[in-house]
Parts: sequence; C-alpha cells; structure tokens
Amino acid sequence: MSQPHLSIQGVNKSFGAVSALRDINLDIYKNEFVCLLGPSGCGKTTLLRIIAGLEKSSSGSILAGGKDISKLPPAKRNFGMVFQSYALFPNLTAYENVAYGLHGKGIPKQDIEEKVHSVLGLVDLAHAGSRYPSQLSGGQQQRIALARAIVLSPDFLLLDEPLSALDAKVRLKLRHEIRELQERLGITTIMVTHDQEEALTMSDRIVVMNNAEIQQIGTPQQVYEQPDNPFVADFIGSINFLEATNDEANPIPIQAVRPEHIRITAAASGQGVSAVVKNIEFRGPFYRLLLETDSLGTGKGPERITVDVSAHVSHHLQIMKNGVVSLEVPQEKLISFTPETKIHA
Ligand SMILES: Nc1ncnc2c1ncn2[C@@H]1O[C@H](COP(=O)(O)OP(=O)(O)OP(=O)(O)O)[C@@H](O)[C@H]1O
Repeated sequence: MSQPHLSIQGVNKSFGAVSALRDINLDIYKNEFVCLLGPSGCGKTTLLRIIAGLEKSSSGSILAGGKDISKLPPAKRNFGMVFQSYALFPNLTAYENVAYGLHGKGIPKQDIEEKVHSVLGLVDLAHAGSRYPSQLSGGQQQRIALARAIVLSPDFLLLDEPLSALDAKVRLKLRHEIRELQERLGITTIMVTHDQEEALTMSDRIVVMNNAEIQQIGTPQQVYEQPDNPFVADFIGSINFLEATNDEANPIPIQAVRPEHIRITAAASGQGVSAVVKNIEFRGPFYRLLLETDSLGTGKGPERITVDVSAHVSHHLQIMKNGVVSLEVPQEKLISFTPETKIHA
C-alpha cells in the first residue's frame, strides 16, 4: 500500500488524572473519508483537535505526507476545519466569510473573487453571497462553513460533528452533499461523529472508539458484519447477545445475532422455537419485535430477543402483541466473541 497521507503514531493524551486517549495508532490514506465514531467522552474530539494542532498530545506523533507535524501550529498544517456550531463571523456576509482566509496571502483580488464564487457554486450558494449568517438557514450556514474550509485547498478536511445541530431532513441531505463534494475534490477527510448511521453511510473506513481507545478500524461492512468485540457489535446497529458468562475460570464464547437475521415463521410451522410477541414497534419499512422465549437453551430462563421483520412478513404472519410465533437463529449468522476483548488497530 502507498504511504499514509496522515499517520497517527502512539498518541496519548491526559487531562490531569483523566486519560482522554491511550496509544492511538491510525493511518489514513489520500482521498479517504474516515469517521471517528464513539460515545460521548470517548476521546474523538480530542483526537481531532490533536490532529489539527489545537491540542497538544502528551506523547506520540502525527505525520503528514511522512513529515512529523506534531510541533507545527494549526496555521502551518493546511487543514480545513468545520465545527458543529458553524463558527461564522456574524458581521460578515457569506461571501466575506469564505474570502476571509484568503486575505493577507498575497492573492490578487480578482483571483480571490473567482475562487470564492467558484466555491460558493460548489456548495450551491452562489446566489447567497451577500447574505449575513442570520439570514441563512442552519444547513446553509454549514455549507458556508464548508466553503470557507475548502476555499483554502487544504490537504485535509477535519469535520467535528458538522451535522449534529441540523434537523433530520437537512442532515440527510448534507451527508450526501458533503460526501459528493469530498469525492469530487479528492480531499482526505476525517469526521467526528457519535451517530453510527452517519458513519456507516458516509465513510470509507470507520474508527470505532470507546474509553480513550480504538476498538476497531474497518470499512462500514467490516465493523457491522465482523465486529471485533461486543462493544462494537452493540454500538453499531442492534444486536442480541445470546450467551454470556462472567466466569473467568470457565469462559464460554459470547454469541450474538443481529435482529434482521432471525427468522420468524407461523407458530404452527413446526420450525424453530416458540416465542411470545411482547412488543411491536413500527419502523417504516420494517417492524421491530420484542419476543420472549424460554427455549434458546442457555439455561437462563425466559429470554428476550429483538427481531426485525419486513412489513410484508409481518402482515403475512398477522403478527400481533401477545401472539405466538416461531423463531430460528441461523447458525451461519451467529457472531462469536471470546470473553477477552480483541482490540486491533
Ligand atoms: N480541556 C479539557 N480539560 C479536561 N478534560 C477534558 C478536556 N477536554 C476533554 N476532556 C476530557 O477528555 C475526555 C474525552 O473528551 P472528548 O471531548 O475528546 O470526547 P468526545 O468523544 O469528543 O465526546 P463528545 O462526543 O461528548 O464531544 C472526556 O473525559 C473529557 O471530559
């Protein structure tokens, strides 16, 4: 493989007694879109800020294009940043906000104008250059923030939860727009998010983090289909843990299955084990069922299991609350973990 465009090597960060990052190793390649995904407090923003130079690591180094940039100030790193809070200058128009970073660089006025117009066109706001931030919607303000970051032709685009302040519809649209723009311009991008769906739909690779450590690095399909440990399995998508043990002397592998992989048939079908429908949630294209069964063979007594069925299957089987169905867990869909957590970078 080619040399990484960005290489994070053995990065640690502590804030007093709080360990925010532990031994972070991560290589990012040119043109990649990588998401740092994890729950609140896992260290993802701290890692992004260290990459940007806004925070100093306690140890370790950051290499860009093979050169150690750990000691460079943010302005010398050629990274474009977009934050959750837009961070536009309220007293400058959209045009002036985008042009701001180009001033003082010895760029002729006419070139600045051309660049700004072209970038405003890229984010579909060519018509809005004279408006002030307060006259723009949240989605439009975030597109201006994006334009301001890319006008400087950065080597890297760093996005810190750029979509989380926006309403659901705008968020979906912007996800697509950001990804399209990133591919078109070929800017290597690192985005922080706690939204697993955002990470799954936008990324080339996802870095799953928890408790200051990387849990798994992989494509969206890899982290979903082959999670390295129960945390990843549970954080990305939904999962049923079928067997677990805390008995260190006698470890039993933990087995897990995704709700959409469980097969449901009519109670009288003679297949699988019988289960009672305890709850039904309508999710649009599918129903999420909570089933209770005492015959999964784990010896733990009645067990609850979450199952997703298509609207079609649900209607066909006439699934009702407190009704009885048969369920089967296909062996080939079981995900097994050993009790010791596997972590790889
Ligand atoms: N400036 C700081 N001073 C002290 N502790 C900090 C500081 N910044 C972050 N931390 C701590 O470091 C840990 C990681 O924080 P960080 O903001 O990186 O997490 P995060 O995954 O981005 O969370 P969120 O999604 O809530 O922003 C947390 O325990 C946080 O309280």
